Amino acid sequence: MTDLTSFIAGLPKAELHVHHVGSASPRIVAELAARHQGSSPVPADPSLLADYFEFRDFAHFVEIYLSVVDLIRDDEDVRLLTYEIGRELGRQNVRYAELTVTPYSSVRRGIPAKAFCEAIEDARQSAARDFGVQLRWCFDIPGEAGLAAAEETLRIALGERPEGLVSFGLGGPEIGVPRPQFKPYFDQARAAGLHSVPHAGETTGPETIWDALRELGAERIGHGIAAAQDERLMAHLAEHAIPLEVCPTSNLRTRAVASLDEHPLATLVAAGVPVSINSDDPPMFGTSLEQEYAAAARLLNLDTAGVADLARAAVRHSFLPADGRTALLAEIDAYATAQG
Ligand SMILES: O=c1[nH]cnc2c1ncn2[C@@H]1O[C@H](CO)[C@@H](O)[C@H]1O
Repeated sequence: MTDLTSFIAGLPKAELHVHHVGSASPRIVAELAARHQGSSPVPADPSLLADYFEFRDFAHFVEIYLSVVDLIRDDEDVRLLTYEIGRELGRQNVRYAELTVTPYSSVRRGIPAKAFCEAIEDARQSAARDFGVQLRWCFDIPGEAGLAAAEETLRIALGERPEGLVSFGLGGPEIGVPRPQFKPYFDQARAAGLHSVPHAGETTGPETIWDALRELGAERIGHGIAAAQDERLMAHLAEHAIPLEVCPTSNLRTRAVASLDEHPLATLVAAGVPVSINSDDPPMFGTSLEQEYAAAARLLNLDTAGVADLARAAVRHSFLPADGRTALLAEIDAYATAQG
């Protein structure tokens, strides 16, 4: 019987909650920082990034996150970043990933929407060809930028409509950023066939998740860990099969939870809430999807069969068409059987 770490490494996986800029590797971040001759607070020495990616609280995390966004100045940076993310996902045997991309933040920094979308699409096709990784996009509104960002994100999503775009989200801080104001934008995105996947219940309580469900038509919830504080909400999520995209180490590193042992993942699973396991911003949190699977296995006391079920859940919660899901589920079954 293979040990859990190597089982997870070889297991075909899907990732549903992982951010574009948040996935920039230390090498790429340092390379981009070096291009800007010290005009950025971001260290150009990869070995200094671990200290730079220490967050006092969520607001500080967003501040650091945006300092990395500032490094992405043109569509070549976007192409490089996205292709290298595909390489890293392929290295971890991630076959399919829905990457959360924030076009507003780059367009506002001078990259034309058309060039931005062409760059991510080029990289998506190259990653499929070179690494066997299927990438899809969630375009999210950076919540701290408010309705102007919502307007622009919707305009880009519907105006450019890159082939890989499958969903529409809302990221950034929740405190001071009530969800209901974004209803008109989510209504239009959903009417255009995009799936609704806002963040909610990461840094605020269950009421933000209720808002995301009732006002934004959420089909999945980014994080959603605050649901564990509301039995009725957990029962609702279980009954209506509304999955949470859980990112354990992210919640620890942004101080959303005090320690991994206090993470509510086990409470959510015990209540029958559908969950997938994700890395969110892996290099910034010093983690990887593989390490998140290992953390979930520890929190849920899973063996290899249980870990294979985590991968199956992510596929089932994904926006892959039925044939794509069937194929990936079959790959997982074949792998789990072979490792028996
Ligand atoms: O864990 C997270 N929660 C919320 N937003 C996040 C997270 N990780 C990355 N972002 C990103 O932070 C930016 C804020 O402008 C957004 O681009 C959002 O996608």
